[in-house]
Amino acid sequence: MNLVKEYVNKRKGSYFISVLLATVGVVAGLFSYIYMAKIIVNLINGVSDTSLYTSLCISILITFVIKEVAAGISTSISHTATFNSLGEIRNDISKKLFKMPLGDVLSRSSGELKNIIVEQVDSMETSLAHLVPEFTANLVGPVLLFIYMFSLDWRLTLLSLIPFVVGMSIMMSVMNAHYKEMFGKSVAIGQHMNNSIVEYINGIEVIKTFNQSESSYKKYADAVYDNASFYYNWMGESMNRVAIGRLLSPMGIITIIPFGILFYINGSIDLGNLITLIVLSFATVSSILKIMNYMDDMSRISTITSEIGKILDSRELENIDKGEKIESYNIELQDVDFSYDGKKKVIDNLSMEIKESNVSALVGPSGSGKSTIAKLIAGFWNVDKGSIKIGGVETKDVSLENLSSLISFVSQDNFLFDMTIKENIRLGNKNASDEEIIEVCKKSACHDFIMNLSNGYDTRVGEGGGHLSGGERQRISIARAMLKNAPIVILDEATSYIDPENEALIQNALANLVKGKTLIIIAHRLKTIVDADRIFVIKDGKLNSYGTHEELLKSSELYKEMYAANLRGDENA
Ligand SMILES: Nc1ncnc2c1ncn2[C@@H]1O[C@H](COP(=O)(O)OP(=O)(O)OP(=O)(O)O)[C@@H](O)[C@H]1O
Repeated sequence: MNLVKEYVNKRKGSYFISVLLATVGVVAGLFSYIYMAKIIVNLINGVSDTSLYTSLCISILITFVIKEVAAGISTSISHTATFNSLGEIRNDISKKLFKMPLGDVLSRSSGELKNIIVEQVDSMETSLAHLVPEFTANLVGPVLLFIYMFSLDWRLTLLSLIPFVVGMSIMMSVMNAHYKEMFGKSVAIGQHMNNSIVEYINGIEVIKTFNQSESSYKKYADAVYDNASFYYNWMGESMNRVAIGRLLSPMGIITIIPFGILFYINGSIDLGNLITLIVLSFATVSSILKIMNYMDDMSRISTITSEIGKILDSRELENIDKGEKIESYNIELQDVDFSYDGKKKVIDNLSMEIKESNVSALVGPSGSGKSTIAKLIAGFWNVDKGSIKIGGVETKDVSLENLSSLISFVSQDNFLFDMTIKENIRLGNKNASDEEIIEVCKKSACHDFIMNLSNGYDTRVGEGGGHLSGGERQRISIARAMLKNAPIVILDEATSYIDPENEALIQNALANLVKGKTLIIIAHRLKTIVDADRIFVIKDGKLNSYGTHEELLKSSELYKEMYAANLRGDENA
C-alpha cells in the first residue's frame, strides 16, 4: 500500500477535495435520516404544523441533492486523479524496464509483464478511485452519526455496535487467515494462464507445422481449468464466513429494537429518542456495507502493488544517471567476466581492443559468446568483473542515453513496431525529414519494395513487422541505423536474411553506413569479413586468437577449420 500512498500523495490536492466532497455527500445523506426521524417523531407526538413538515421535507430533498451532487463530483475528481496516478505507474514501469538489465526484463515472460502493466494496474482503477474518497467518507459519516446517537442514548448506541464488531471479526478472520497468500497465488495462476495463451498464439505456426494443436491446446485449457478451480475452492472455503460477517455487521437494528423496547418500558428512554436511534441505525447500514467491500479491495490492491513494487525496486544498470562523456571510440575490454544466470560464465576473463575507425569482426562457433560481447559493449548488461572502456571511459560511467546515441546495433531480429514504415525508420533520428528517410531507404535497397506496398512509406508493418519478409525487415533496420548515423556500428548477423540478389546492394549500403566509423561485425559467413582490419576468434567466451584473415589462416587452427567449412558450405550451396 506504500506504493499507492506514494502515487496518491502526488495528487494530494485532488484527492483531498474528492474526500471532502464525498464526506459532505455522506453526511448530507445521514442528515436526511435525521430529518426523517424528526418527521416520524412529530407525527407520533401528534404535531400538525404543516409548515414544519414542509420545511423538513424540503430539507430532506436538499440533503438528497447535496448527497448526489457531492458524490458525483467527488467520484469524477478521484477517477481523473486515479487515471493519472495509474498512467504514471505504467509510465514508471516502462521507464524502469528501460533501466533494468536486458536479461532481467527478458527473464520475465511477456505474458507476465503484460498482465502486471495492463490487467493488474487496470483492475485497481475502479477500486482505487472509489476507495480513497468513499472509504474515508463512509468511515467519517457513521463515526459522526454514532457520536450523535451516543449523545441521545449511549447504552443503545454501544449495543448497536455489537453486531458490527462481531461481524467484522468474522470477516477479518477470513482476511487475516491467508487472504494475502491466496491472492498472491491467484495472481500467479492468472499469470500462468496468460502466459499459456500468449505462448499458444505466438507459437501457432509451429503448433500447426508439427500438428501439436491438441497437446498445446491442452496446456492452455489446463491452465484455464486450474485458474477456475483455484477460485472455486478459494471462494468455497471463505464464502460462508464472509456471508455471515456481511449479514451481521450492519445489523445494529437487531440489538437496538429489543433493548430499546426494554428501556422504553422501564422509562429510561423516551419514544422520540428511541425512534430516532432506530432510524439512524438503519442509516449506518449502507456505509458499513461499503466499508466491508473496500476492505476486500484494499487487500487486493496491496497484493497488486507489491507485485508492481518488486519491478520498481529491482536492480538497475549501473550507468543510468552517470555523466561521463565519450569523445573517441577505441573500445577496450579488460578481464571481462559475464554470466546471464550468475552461475555459468558466458564470457570468461576476456581482454581485447577494438580500434577506432577500424573494421573488426567477431567469429567463432555458435554459442561462443559473440553476440553477448556486442551487447555488453552496447551496454545492455553490466559486466560481472573487469571493465569495458570506450575512448578510455568506462561505459558504466556513461549515461545509457549517451551510450545508445553512440552505437547503432543492427541484429538479425531487429524489432519493428506496429507503425508505418516511415515512423519505424524515423526512430533512428526523430528530426529526420521525409526526404532524408527516402534517401537512406534508397541507399539500403528499401525504396523500391516500399513503393510497391499499398501505402508506400505510410504502410503499417504489422506486429513485430510481421507483414514484411525477413529480408525486408532487415533492410528497414539497416535504413534506421543509417539514419541514426552513430560513430560505432555493430552488425550482428545483420545480413543473414538477405537474398543474393540484394546482397551486393546491401553490402554497398553497409559500406556507406560504416564509412569512417568504428565497426564491429559478427558474421557466420566468413567470406564477408575477410577484409576486416582485425578478426577476433572467440571460443567458449574466451579470446582464442586474433589478427587479419591472412594471419589467422596461418596462426589459428580453429579459424582455418571454420573458414574451410564455410568454403565447403558455399560450394555445396
Ligand atoms: N538472454 C540469455 N539468457 C541466458 N543465456 C543466454 C542468453 N543469450 C545467450 N545466452 C547463452 O550464452 C551463450 C552465448 O550466446 P551468444 O548468443 O552470445 O553466442 P553467439 O556466439 O553469438 O552464438 P550464435 O553464433 O549462435 O549467434 C550461449 O550458451 C547462449 O545459450
